[in-house]
Amino acid sequence: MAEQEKEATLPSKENFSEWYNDMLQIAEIMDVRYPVKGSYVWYPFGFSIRRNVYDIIRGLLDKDHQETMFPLLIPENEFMKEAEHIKGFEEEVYWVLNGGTTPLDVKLALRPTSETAIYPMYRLWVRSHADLPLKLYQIVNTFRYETKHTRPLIRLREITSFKEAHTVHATWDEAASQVDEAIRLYIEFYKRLAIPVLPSKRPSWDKFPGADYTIAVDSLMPDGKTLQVGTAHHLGDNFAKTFDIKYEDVDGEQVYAHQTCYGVSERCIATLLSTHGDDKGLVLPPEIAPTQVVIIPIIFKEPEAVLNACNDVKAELEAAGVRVTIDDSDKRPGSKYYKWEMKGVPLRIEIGPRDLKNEAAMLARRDTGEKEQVPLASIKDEVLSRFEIIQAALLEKATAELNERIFDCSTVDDVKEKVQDGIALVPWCGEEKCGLDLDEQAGAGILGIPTDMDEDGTYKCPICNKETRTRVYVARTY
Ligand SMILES: Nc1ncnc2c1ncn2[C@@H]1O[C@H](COS(=O)(=O)NC(=O)[C@@H](N)CS)[C@@H](O)[C@H]1O
Ligand SMILES: [Zn+2]
Repeated sequence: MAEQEKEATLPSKENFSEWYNDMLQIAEIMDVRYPVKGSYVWYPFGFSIRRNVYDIIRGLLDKDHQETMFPLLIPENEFMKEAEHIKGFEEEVYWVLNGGTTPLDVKLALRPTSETAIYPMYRLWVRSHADLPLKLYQIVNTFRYETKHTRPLIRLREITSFKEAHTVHATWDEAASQVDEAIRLYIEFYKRLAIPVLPSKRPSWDKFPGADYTIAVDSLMPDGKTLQVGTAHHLGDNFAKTFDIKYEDVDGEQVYAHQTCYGVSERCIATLLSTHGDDKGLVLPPEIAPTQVVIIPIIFKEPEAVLNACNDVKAELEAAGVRVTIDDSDKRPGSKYYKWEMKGVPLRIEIGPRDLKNEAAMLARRDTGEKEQVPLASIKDEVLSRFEIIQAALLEKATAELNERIFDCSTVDDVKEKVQDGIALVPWCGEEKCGLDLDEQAGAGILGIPTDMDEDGTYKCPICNKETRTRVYVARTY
């Protein structure tokens, strides 16, 4: 990529929206200049972060799922089969009408999500209870004609990194357990990105079209708005009845299957970069950093000896599986620090003549800026142990920031004030009308009922004053 002529500086992260847009370009994550609204281009550096992040979720899914790939194009007759599902997507689905100059006899939908591509095949594949549970996933691009404000990594018309899992089970309860398993997997996935997420059961008016219920995980973005970064849906036997997915049970009866589906998109990258980044640019957890260590030779005399030492350290770290580079360009050290800090490299090693004399090197952490001299003899262990320290520190910091921005609220005015800064925990009687009134009066909607919180109090719904034992997360959302 063309080196930045002059060192572009980021605005303060206080001005999150501007920081986010500039970060994507300066840190070479996404080029937003592609001439189709809602479609963006991965720079290779951004794409290497995506590869490392998706390797983690593949590793978690591959324990008991299999990866595959279904066609992008869905014939109209299949897409239009599940009424509620269409209702949910009819304003968002893209259609292909022609092949070359020939009008197609059957319109083809670009998958907005793949239930209607996959389930006609599941009907052919699922015959007996011995075929269950069936757990497949794919990581593909999907297309949604979003009419709300599009945003790179956050709200796309072409979702480039849509991981969707689709499972088939013998009973409703087994599918319900799979939904819980999916949420546990997402919480673990985000923990590996050092991102704390809040699991909650979406209110009925906000569940996935065609689902019995939806559980989502939300993260908190620096501007106090939440981002839905994963969802898991219990589909009941709704789609099985529509697509005739049945299995022969042990008694030889034909039984409709029960299903789930659960997905994440490149929003996982959006929350990763936004949560940990700072005014100098990216701060990457070591496990997903394309470059984990950059070695900067400090050369003003004895260049040979310094460069030899740098190459020795690089070789030792590479042998330990560390992704390491030496920046021996002729730039001045300051502009090297700027570049690699912008790219979020977790650790910087500085080696100069004085270090050689002390048989030591300077180690600088990107997340805290802390610098420490360490003996060259133990540099590998010093680096590896700091990876774990950095990972824990990033998660601890993000978790503390989240927890201090969840506010117990009992009145609408309270909610209105607190959602400017984060998430309100609000009593709710369960009536949809109260939920929608709250949204209107407080300018923030019900995210859902926390699934990891034991409630033992009684409260009053702030709208109708009815007694209730339920509290919900309320927040401004992307
Ligand atoms: N326009 C979009 N841009 C980026 N990510 C999106 C967009 N729409 C949805 N997502 C992400 O994709 C996840 C799954 O999408 S979904 O509609 O909730 N669920 C499904 O499509 C189900 N078939 C499970 S894969 C959402 O939780 C959200 O994180
Ligand atoms: Zn109420």
